[in-house]
Amino acid sequence: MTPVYTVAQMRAWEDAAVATGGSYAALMENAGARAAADLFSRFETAQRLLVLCGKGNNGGDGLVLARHWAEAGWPAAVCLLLGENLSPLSAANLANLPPSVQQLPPERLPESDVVVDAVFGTGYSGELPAAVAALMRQINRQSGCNVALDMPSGINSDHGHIAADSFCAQITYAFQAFKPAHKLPEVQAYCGDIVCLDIA
Ligand SMILES: NC(=O)C1=CN([C@@H]2O[C@H](COP(=O)(O)OP(=O)(O)OC[C@H]3O[C@@H](n4cnc5c(N)ncnc54)[C@H](O)[C@@H]3O)[C@@H](O)[C@H]2O)[C@@H](O)CC1
Ligand SMILES: [K+]
Repeated sequence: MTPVYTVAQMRAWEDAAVATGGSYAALMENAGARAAADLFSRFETAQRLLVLCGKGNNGGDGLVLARHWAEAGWPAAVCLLLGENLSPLSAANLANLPPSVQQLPPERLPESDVVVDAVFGTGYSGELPAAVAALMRQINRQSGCNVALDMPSGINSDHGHIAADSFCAQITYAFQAFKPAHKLPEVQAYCGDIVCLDIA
């Protein structure tokens, strides 16, 4: 059975995976690559991807996903919603993006078939910054396929507080384990299908 891990338990699992020969970079690679692979299996033709990234490692997962999308020859764009001061692992994945991936400012986002929310994951708590909330409000009204990595941005992974204008997904990829919030019916309404991906 898929386990349910709090944020602290998830960090302990990651640390143990690294202590036994893994690396944080490999965990991030697996998260983004396996989310991309699941998405590829859902579509028969190329889809236009937009990845919204924050500054933390959730954004790094999104950058890995964008790289795999572009390497498959499908169009991909990324937007660094909270600036370019990224976590070291995310910065490495930004530097690794192929030139075909467009990097766009939030005020110039293209029409897309699939929008991936990689703004906040397990490191999030509180309320959404006003600019993020405004963008989520706009995206939640659009008709494309909305995908959240680990947790829809705006939702606290441990206790499930739902901030105003939280991202509303059709698919949420939970990494390695469900988080307590995934089990709450009011949060499930924001997650859509919750698919747990092994990232070891
Ligand atoms: N740690 C690891 O090795 C791995 C982490 N993974 C991914 O990393 C995520 C966790 O990454 P992080 O711990 O970097 O956290 P996040 O990427 O969820 O976000 C952390 C950032 O958001 C900021 N923040 C939090 N609440 C905020 C608020 N209300 N308003 C504005 N800023 C806010 C924090 O100050 C921090 O800069 C997971 O959900 C998962 O997607 C995966 O890549 C697998 C490996
Ligand atoms: K997210």
